[in-house]
Amino acid sequence: MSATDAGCRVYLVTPPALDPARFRDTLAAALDAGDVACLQLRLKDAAPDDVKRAVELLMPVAHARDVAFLLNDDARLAKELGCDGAHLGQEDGDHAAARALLGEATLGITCHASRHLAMEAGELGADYVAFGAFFPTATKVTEHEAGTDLLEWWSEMFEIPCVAIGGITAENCGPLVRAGADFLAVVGAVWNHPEGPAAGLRVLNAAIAAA
Ligand SMILES: Cc1ncc(COP(=O)(O)OP(=O)(O)O)c(N)n1
Ligand SMILES: Cc1ncsc1CCOP(=O)(O)O
Ligand SMILES: [Mg+2]
Repeated sequence: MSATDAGCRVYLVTPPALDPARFRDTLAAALDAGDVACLQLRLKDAAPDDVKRAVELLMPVAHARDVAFLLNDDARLAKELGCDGAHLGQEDGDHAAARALLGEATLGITCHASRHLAMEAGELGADYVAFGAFFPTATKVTEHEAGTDLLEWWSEMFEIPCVAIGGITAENCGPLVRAGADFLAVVGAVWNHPEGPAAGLRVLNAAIAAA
């Protein structure tokens, strides 16, 4: 999951619900359509055995395409299953313990729209900080609204990459890229694109390149 030398890149998050055996081909076709730095498996409320099966089926698809594979919410399971890292929210356990457990693996932390949370995450060794939501989203109920000033401030002050999330599309992403986002994390822009995920990724890549 390399960031700044390649400019802003796509951070793809899985759809909220999926059947891994069926989704495998959908994922492969989407990843083959363009540039993705990282895939986050985000299956809220799935049982650990179901998450495990999804990791076993989907991580090889990502790795075959040089895409890092992160697990949402659970650093211990990420470590146990050999994922490239974990994404943790503010309610997802002890971040310092997760940092120690993950070792060299990637740790990303949700910081909502808070400079304070982002500096805390940076101090404890997060590999990236995530800000959002930048736009209204149908994927998750959100309580925080982030603005481009946060991305400008963070990228001027710190080397640690920042991720923008929340309602991001090809049409609205330009200001985020220009403000310094290292990654744009998306669900709907790819999986719900009217012309399909491959088209969704292609137009998002093109919009980032044009920003
Ligand atoms: C890249 C990225 N940023 C933020 C989130 C949100 O994480 P969290 O606040 O823990 O909420 P849930 O995803 O667990 O609903 C994320 N998953 N990925
Ligand atoms: C997981 C998450 N955290 C903040 S907004 C969001 C959902 C992002 O999905 P979309 O790209 O469809 O708005
Ligand atoms: Mg979480």
